[in-house]
Amino acid sequence: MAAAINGVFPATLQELVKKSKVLVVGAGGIGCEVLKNLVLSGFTDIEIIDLDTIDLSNLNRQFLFHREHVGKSKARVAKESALSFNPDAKITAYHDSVTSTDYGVNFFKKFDLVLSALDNRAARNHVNRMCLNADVPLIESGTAGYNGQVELIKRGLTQCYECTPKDKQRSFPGCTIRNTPSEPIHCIVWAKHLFNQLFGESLEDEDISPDAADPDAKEKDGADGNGEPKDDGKEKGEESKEEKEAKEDTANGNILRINTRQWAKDCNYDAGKLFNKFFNEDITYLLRMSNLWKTRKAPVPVQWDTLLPEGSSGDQKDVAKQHHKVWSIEECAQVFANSLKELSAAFLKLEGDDTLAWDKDDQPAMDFVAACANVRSHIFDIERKSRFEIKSMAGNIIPAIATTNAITAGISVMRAFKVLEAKWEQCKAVYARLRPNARNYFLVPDASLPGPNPNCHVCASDPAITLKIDTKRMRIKELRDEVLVKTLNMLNPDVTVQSNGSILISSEEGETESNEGKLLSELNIVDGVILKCDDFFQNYELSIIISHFDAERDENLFEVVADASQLKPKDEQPEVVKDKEDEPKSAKKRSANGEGDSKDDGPSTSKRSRPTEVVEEDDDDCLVIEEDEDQADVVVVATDKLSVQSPPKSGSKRKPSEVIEDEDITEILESSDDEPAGPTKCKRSRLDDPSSNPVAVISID
Ligand SMILES: Nc1ncnc2c1ncn2[C@@H]1O[C@H](COP(=O)(O)OP(=O)(O)OP(=O)(O)O)[C@@H](O)[C@H]1O
Ligand SMILES: [Zn+2]
Repeated sequence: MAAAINGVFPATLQELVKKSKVLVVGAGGIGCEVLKNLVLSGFTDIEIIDLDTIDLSNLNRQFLFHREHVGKSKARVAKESALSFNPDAKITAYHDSVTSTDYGVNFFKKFDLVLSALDNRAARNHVNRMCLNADVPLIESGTAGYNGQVELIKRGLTQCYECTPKDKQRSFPGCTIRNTPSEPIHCIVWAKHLFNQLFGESLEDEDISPDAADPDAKEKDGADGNGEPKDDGKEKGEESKEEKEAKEDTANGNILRINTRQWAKDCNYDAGKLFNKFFNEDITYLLRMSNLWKTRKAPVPVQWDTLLPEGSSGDQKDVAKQHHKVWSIEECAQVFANSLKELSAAFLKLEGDDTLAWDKDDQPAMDFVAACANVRSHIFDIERKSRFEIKSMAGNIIPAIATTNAITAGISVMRAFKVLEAKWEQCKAVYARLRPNARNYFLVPDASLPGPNPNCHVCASDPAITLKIDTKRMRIKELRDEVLVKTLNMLNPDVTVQSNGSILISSEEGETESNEGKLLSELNIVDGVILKCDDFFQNYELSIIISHFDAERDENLFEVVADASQLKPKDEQPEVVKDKEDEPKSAKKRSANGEGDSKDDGPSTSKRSRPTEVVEEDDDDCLVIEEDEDQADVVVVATDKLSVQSPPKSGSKRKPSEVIEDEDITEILESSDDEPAGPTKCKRSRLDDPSSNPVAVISID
């Protein structure tokens, strides 16, 4: 099979492809496609890592998996299926988390290139840091519905994944939703899924019942690190027979879901019975998965009778109209009962297989989701929200689209070619979108290759952040768990106080245990103090400047100000710097293991084009911003403090020629500049002839 690519690529590229070693991180929707593309392009030395097992709901778009693979390791099955395209390829599969300490900087250094196809920010941040440390180019990709994006991250040359603060994430692993919510949005997503199970179009991915196959619920076993089956014949993290059975019960989920729907109907939509099932029995079941609660606060089931004892007034309909009030748990139960009544009546009137569609503007549907989300939040000790806030948060949960994944994975691998050829200028980020832009492009390359942000809290040479924190209410343990681990994605940090070198948090178990329960202020961590954090495994050092504030009662106790300059109005930020000569000499490069970087492809302080209107938030972390029809192309801007701005009226529009002058996707598809090559199967359209009004950059037939 590999021989079939002879002549397709120029000989030099083919040679580079053949001898390079690449790592694919994630074997899901994009990862499977990337792996297939790599193998079919002639890559023969590939490693792939994924922590998950195959779910029935993956099969509609992850084409390396089939029904008989459900419950098996994604990485291993992907490897086996991809080998059928080229049995001579050498593929190593790891069924493991890429954040495991088995995969340190030396592991990453083995590769010429890493392609990441992940679905969560924590893992992406980690891979970003490892690739920066190992100085291995990273091709980062993500999709959200019809939107996709691919970008190159290369130390000292481009922005890193963390150069721009990110907005809150919108997509969440299934087990977070079903088992371990920790934010209001997790409960809101769950509540929408519950609506669909009872009244809506029931989707396979939207199970709300406890997930018995949650990898976190399993005992950790030793890492074999090589993806080979363990002695017990069960690969690390792979499911036991019982787990598989439990999961199959769930996976054959239609039955379960239809039963739930049917059961609710058979109960005559009795509010008390339904409430107790979802908020008491299911939670009690979750509590039995004791591993989940070793490091998390356990949920506390609630009982209908204690909230709305029989005979209590159940018709305070006005509660639901209080959109800005955070309802009490009793009020939530009340709204639950009332909205259930209305929805079930509407549902029972439907004919045949018709279902209700959830709509945030439909009053009982929105009431139901707000009430259920808040009851679940209460159970998991998560902040409850007002109906108004929930409505704004309950925006679209974007479905994964196989075609977008395939296009995105295709671009990733085309970018891989350019990386191997060291044609960095041709590695600009690319955005896939549903509708063609003003120039009729579906695939839009970025105008420039933005250089590292010199204030980045990860890739700058002396990264620092300001931490606004209520030092009188925050404890050391929360500083470690909530700020350093959860928010800043460190794995096992050591923290010292800069002024006197005293150790506040140690990565050695037990060493600073006595500090954990203390408030920051008790240990003199007050306004102006600088903490030095060091995550040995990530080779990541960060200074944290403490800025005390008195948090209001329901306010978050901390806020990370990753890069204060990012928070300035966008118009004050520097323009795109295209000419390397203009790059600030002071811009810093991150060095792996403390070594300097002697390459001269220095950074710039560029930023991407200006947004006008936010159209959709990428559930894979990017924020796709749509330009005015006659403005510059799609850009991706992610910021903690997103302020959406109108584009400047004039002066900063890109000239059309800027978009198409150098490389773009079409060029990638085309044959080499100087070497003969065989035909490709891709359709091409020339972009350099504006009169031809190019249609799609790639036609998707
Ligand atoms: N820390 C990690 N280490 C290794 N693989 C990871 C890690 N985090 C996420 N992944 C994998 O990245 C892949 C992302 O793929 P994708 O977005 O298609 O997710 P999915 O779980 O297959 O689908 P969906 O989330 O839509 O149900 C998943 O297979 C997931 O297991
Ligand atoms: Zn950075």
